[in-house]
Amino acid sequence: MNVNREAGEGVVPVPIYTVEAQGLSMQVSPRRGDSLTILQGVDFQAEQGRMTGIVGPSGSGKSTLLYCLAGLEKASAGRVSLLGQEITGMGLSQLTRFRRKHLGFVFQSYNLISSMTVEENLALPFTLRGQRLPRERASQMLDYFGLLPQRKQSVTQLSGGEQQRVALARVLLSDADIVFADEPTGALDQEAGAKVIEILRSLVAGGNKTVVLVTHSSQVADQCDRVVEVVDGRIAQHRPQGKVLV
Ligand SMILES: Nc1ncnc2c1ncn2[C@@H]1O[C@H](COP(=O)(O)OP(=O)(O)OP(=O)(O)O)[C@@H](O)[C@H]1O
Repeated sequence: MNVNREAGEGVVPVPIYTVEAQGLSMQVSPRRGDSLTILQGVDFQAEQGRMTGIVGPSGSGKSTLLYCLAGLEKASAGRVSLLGQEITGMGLSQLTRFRRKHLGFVFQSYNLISSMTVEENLALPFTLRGQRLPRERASQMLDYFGLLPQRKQSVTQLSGGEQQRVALARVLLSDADIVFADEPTGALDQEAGAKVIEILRSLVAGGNKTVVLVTHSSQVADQCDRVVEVVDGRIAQHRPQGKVLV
């Protein structure tokens, strides 16, 4: 959130939209001659310093929307801009570089490399950028997440909640500007899920980061600053604070 100081008008907050999409559509052909429309003309915005939730019935297109916004899937039509840069026109290598530099992902499947240790998984975003893992910050992060004793263990030896915390620690450590999360609490018990949301909330509280997440959980939606509902591939409604309709 920026502030605009105009004479006589006091301080007017100006939202910075770090995620913007216009007219996103997605058609796939599951079988030859068949066409399935997953998204239809979706306009979407997410603001810096805010956590935006995407909710809706199963199969409504939430994950597809998230993947298109994150540049992991290419929409059939429409435009996506992240941090003011249009990613829809980027070539694959430019998009990959952009993703590595600016984006973080937290998926239900944890997105960890199972053949690697906890520490090696943390180092991955740095290795991909040609950098070294900042060891002291990594240790502090692992300590914060209660994972220091497991740092040399393979991630396959950890519980679901611990793996999700490794994925979160990696995103926080990599200092991503925008974090996309698909059902980040889906596989966790209530306590572990609450901790994950607390961490994502603390991330946006600094004001510079943006979180966009997909969730089925009304408790998680209530923790979002804004909630967007997707029904049958279209935006059905936007709700600030998960409560009031606009
Ligand atoms: N590549 C694909 N080919 C065929 N069908 C697909 C493809 N991707 C998604 N779908 C279908 O599109 C619909 C929307 O999928 P999506 O995963 O975006 O929904 P969702 O709202 O996230 O669902 P859920 O809440 O159950 O995870 C589903 O019916 C899914 O089976």
